Order: sequence, then structure tokens, then C-alpha cells
Amino acid sequence: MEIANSKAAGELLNWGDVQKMKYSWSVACEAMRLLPPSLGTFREATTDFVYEGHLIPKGMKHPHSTHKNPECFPNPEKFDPSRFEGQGPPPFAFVPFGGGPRMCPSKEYARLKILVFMHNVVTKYKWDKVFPDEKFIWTPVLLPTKGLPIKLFPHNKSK
Ligand code: HEM
Repeated sequence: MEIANSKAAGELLNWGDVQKMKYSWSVACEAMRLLPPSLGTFREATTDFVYEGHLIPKGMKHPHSTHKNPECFPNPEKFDPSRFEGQGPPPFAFVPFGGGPRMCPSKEYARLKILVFMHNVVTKYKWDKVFPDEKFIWTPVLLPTKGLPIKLFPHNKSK
């Protein structure tokens, strides 16, 4: 709310505002940790190799599986945005956008869109899910099974 409180009614966000929205981004990251928008990236080992004592055989495919590993994220089922504060998770443990040379080229664009969306929804509306226990499936992108309808209640109709 720090950014929202610094803006006049109807004033748009600027780039500097978005850079300051660190807690909102931690919340978005924690949501993407628990429910990655994309099922993950598949990498195929082109040769046998050993990593930290584990044989990775040629042909093995790896979707990302670290998001709920308690060594990377203690108490992994808990929604806790503070995991992303300070140094944050270990390298390559949090990979909703993939990693390495083929990682999502739109990560920063997606961050901008997500933060602007969150800012506007939170500052303009109170909202409720129509189906509180709606399930999500991956197809391979994350989809709400009933389309995630929500009811919006404007905070202030004059804005
Ligand atoms: C929350 C939003 C998004 C998420 C979570 C996401 C996630 C991903 C993931 C996991 C990959 C595979 C990366 C890899 O193989 O290591 C990927 C690739 C890609 N994404 Fe995104 N993405 C998002 C938004 C977008 C948007 C908005 C665009 C385009 C405007 C986009 C364009 C691409 C492209 C072109 C690739 C292929 C990159 C390559 O193979 O070199 N993504 N994305």
C-alpha cells in the first residue's frame, strides 16, 4: 500500500514505482512457487553424468521439481513470501521462468504485467472467488478448472 498511498487518485504507476514493489513481487513469486504457471521446462540429458553422487542417465528428462523441496524451501507447503527477501532461494531452486540460456525471455515483461495487475486489483477492488475450492490443472500451462470467476467490489466508485 506504500506505493498506492503515494499516488493521487487516478495517477498511473511509473517505472520507478514498479521497481519499489518488492513485497508484491515476493507474493507473486511465492504464488508461482506453489503453482507454477507453466508445468516446467523439460531438459534431456544428452550423455550419462554424475551430479552430487547421483547418476543422471542419458535420455533422462527433468521437469522442475525443486519448488517443494524442503532443502530449498523449508516447510514447503506454507505460503510465505518472506522466502524471497534478502538472498532469497538458492540458485536454480525457483524456476517458474526456466533457467539457463533458454529461460523465458519475457520474465521482466511478465513481472511488469503482474505487478501492474496486482496494484490495480488491490487498490481498486475487494474481490471474492466464486468457487473458493476451485482446482487447478496443468495443460501444460496452469488453468483454473472453472475459469476462476471472481466478484469485484469497487473500493470507491469515484476513482
Ligand atoms: C508469468 C508469465 C510467464 C511464465 C511463468 C513463463 C514461463 C516460461 C518458461 C518456464 C519457459 C521455458 C524456459 C526454459 O526452457 O528454460 C518460457 C519460455 C518462453 N517464454 Fe515465457 N513465461 C511467461 C510469460 C511469457 C510472455 C508474456 C511471453 C511473450 C510475450 C513469453 C515468451 C516466451 C518465449 C518466446 C519462450 C521460449 C524461449 C526459448 O525457447 O528460447 N513468456 N516461458
